[in-house]
This record gives sequence, structure tokens and C-alpha cells, in this order.
Amino acid sequence: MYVQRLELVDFRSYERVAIDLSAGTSVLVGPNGVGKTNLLEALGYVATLDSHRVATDAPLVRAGAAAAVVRCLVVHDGRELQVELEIVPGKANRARLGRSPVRRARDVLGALRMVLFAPEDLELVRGDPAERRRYLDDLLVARQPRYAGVRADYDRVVKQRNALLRTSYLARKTGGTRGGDLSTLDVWDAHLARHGAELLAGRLELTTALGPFVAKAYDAVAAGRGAAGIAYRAGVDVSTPDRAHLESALLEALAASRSSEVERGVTLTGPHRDDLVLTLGELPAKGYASHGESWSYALALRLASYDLLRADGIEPVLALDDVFAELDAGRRERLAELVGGASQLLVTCAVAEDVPAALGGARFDVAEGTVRRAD
Ligand SMILES: Nc1ncnc2c1ncn2[C@@H]1O[C@H](COP(=O)(O)OP(=O)(O)OP(=O)(O)O)[C@@H](O)[C@H]1O
Repeated sequence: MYVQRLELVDFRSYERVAIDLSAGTSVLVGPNGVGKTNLLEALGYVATLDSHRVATDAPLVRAGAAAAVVRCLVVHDGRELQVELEIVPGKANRARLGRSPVRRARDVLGALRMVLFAPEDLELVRGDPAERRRYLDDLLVARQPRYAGVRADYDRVVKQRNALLRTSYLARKTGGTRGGDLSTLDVWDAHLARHGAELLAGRLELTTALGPFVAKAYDAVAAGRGAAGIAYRAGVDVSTPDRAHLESALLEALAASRSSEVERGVTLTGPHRDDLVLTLGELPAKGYASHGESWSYALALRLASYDLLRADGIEPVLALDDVFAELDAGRRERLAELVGGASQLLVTCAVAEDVPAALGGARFDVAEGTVRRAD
């Protein structure tokens, strides 16, 4: 799979830009702040309907504009497919696949598969569990787009259950009589357990499949300094990871935590509280790993995603934002060897000499609002 053309209208710093890309390596070169990452972010948005940098859509739209459009032509198995997204902050995105509008934006998921490594990924190792849950869920969706629906259903149930608990909590606090009715909580428990079990089963299966790829990628990136391991930490018993068992484990846990949930007015049980524990040797990576180790770990997590998708038979686009400047010469060469065979590799850098010559490929010069092929 590769992106043949990317067009942006009012996306981030770009009023209007079009870039023709090809399979193999493309290096995007330009000084700091000219808009290199914005290009990768736009592609990442098409692949995940999410930005790797911001939680809301408003910053993605060029200052002063009302909406942004990202259009890309993806070639997969020799077939071309155009994906178009219109991003209107505060509203649902409008999307088209080929010439046809799609009912929901999430119907475009799967049209472009991409793995993006960016400096923000250090948070995968150092940040809150939410970062690692998002990493797992994004990969789950990249492997099987139907999980976008599972995730959305689960999030909706948690939100509505929280609203119910919160209303009752506030009613009790203010001594009111309205809004304290929790009679529908059992129904929400059943929904939470059903959708939660599906999400949990997906994450557990993914963690098992991903583990060897993470260990291998870390070993390659960090050259044998410690072994990386991942483990899923759930709030319920997951020793039998089939859906029926997980659903009853979640129901049991919800029953056990009912009184504290009612008391605190929030849902304390379910996969939205879980974590992916990262270890280096015997120690947790979070809180113990050095900056270099954390950085290598984050890169290994993305390379592992890439390798797992390839093992599934999907050749995703691989994008590395500002990676090579962080590495010494030996590691640059090793990384170039690891990723050089990607069906499409997009690399950004401020200094072209930081990218190993062995990667070859086309060079694009990025300046304020423009992108030009250099050769
Ligand atoms: N919504 C927006 N409207 C207008 N300009 C924006 C918007 N969002 C970001 N920018 C501008 O885009 C630029 C940042 O672009 P980007 O992050 O792609 O830079 P970069 O080339 O990757 O830089 P670096 O090499 O420092 O990582 C900044 O100048 C910022 O002001």
C-alpha cells in the first residue's frame, strides 16, 4: 500500500497543497516549523480519524478557515482509491470513498493503513495508561476496522453510565429528589460487560500477538541492551480470555464495585481503566528507563505495530517524524536497514544529512506552505 497523492486545503499551515508521492522512500526536508509534521499528521488522520498531537479537531483547521479538507489517493494491490475527509470542528467529519459519500466517517478506516512514529510517542512509555490504551486500540482498528465500532459503543456506554452515576451523586449531595434514580444501572452494567468483553478480548489477543514483535524490535533498535516485554493489566480476571468468560468477569466486578461507584459517581470497572505494562528486563519501563531507552522503546512499539500488520498480510505506510536526528551513526544505519524495505516510507528531517544515504528515495523540500520535489 502507498499514498500516490496528498492534497490539503486549509489543513494546519497549508492553504492549499498537493504532493505526488511514489512507493519506496520519500524524505521531507525543511527547517523547523515549516509544516513537515503537518503532512504526516494529515495522513495519520486519514488512517485513524485522529491526530497524534491534539485531542480536538480545531487546531487542524488553518487559522481563520472554517473547515479543512484532506484528500489522498491510495494505491493498494494495484487498485487506486481516493479517500476524502472534510474536518469541521465541533461537527461530525464528512467523508468520501472514491466518488461516493460514506454514511459515517469511520467507514473510511482501513482504506489507508499507516504506522506513524513521532516524538510525541515518548508518552507511550512515560505517559498515562490512556496513551497505551489508545496505542492498543488504534492498532486493533488498523488490523480489524470493525473494532472502531466496538470502541465507539464501549465509550458511549461508559459515558452514559457515568452520566447516570454523576446525576445520582449530585442529587444526593444537594439533597434533591430528582435525578437520583439508579434503577437502569443493571441495564448499563449488561451493556458495559458485553461491549467491554469484546474490546478486552481484542486487546488481550493483540497483546499476545504483539509481544514477540516488541521484544524483537527493541532488541534491534537498542542493540541487545535489555529485553522488552509487554503485559496487559486488567481490573478483572483475564486468565480465560474468551468473551463469555470476560463478560461474566466484568459483570461480577461491576457488582462488587457498585457501592463505591455509586458513592463516587463514576465507573471504576472496565477496560477504560486498564493498562499495557511495559518492562525492560525485570523493571517497569515507566519511571525507570532512561530517556534513550524510553525513546527506543517507543520506537520499538511502533515498529512492532508495523511488523505485526505486515505479518497479517497488510503492508502499511510507515512514517518516521524527526527520528534520525535523535540517533548516533550506528543506530541510524541499523534503523535504515530495518525500515528500508517498506512499501512506502515517509521520513521528515530538518537536516538531510541526518538520514542515511542508503535509504535513497525521493527528496521533497518543504517551505512555508509549499512542498517541492527536489530532483
Ligand atoms: N491551525 C493552524 N493554522 C495555521 N498554522 C498552523 C496551524 N497549526 C499549526 N500551524 C503552524 O504549523 C507550523 C508547525 O508545523 P509542523 O509541526 O509541521 O512543523 P515541522 O516542519 O514538523 O517542524 P519541526 O522540524 O520543528 O518538527 C507552525 O509554524 C504552526 O504555527
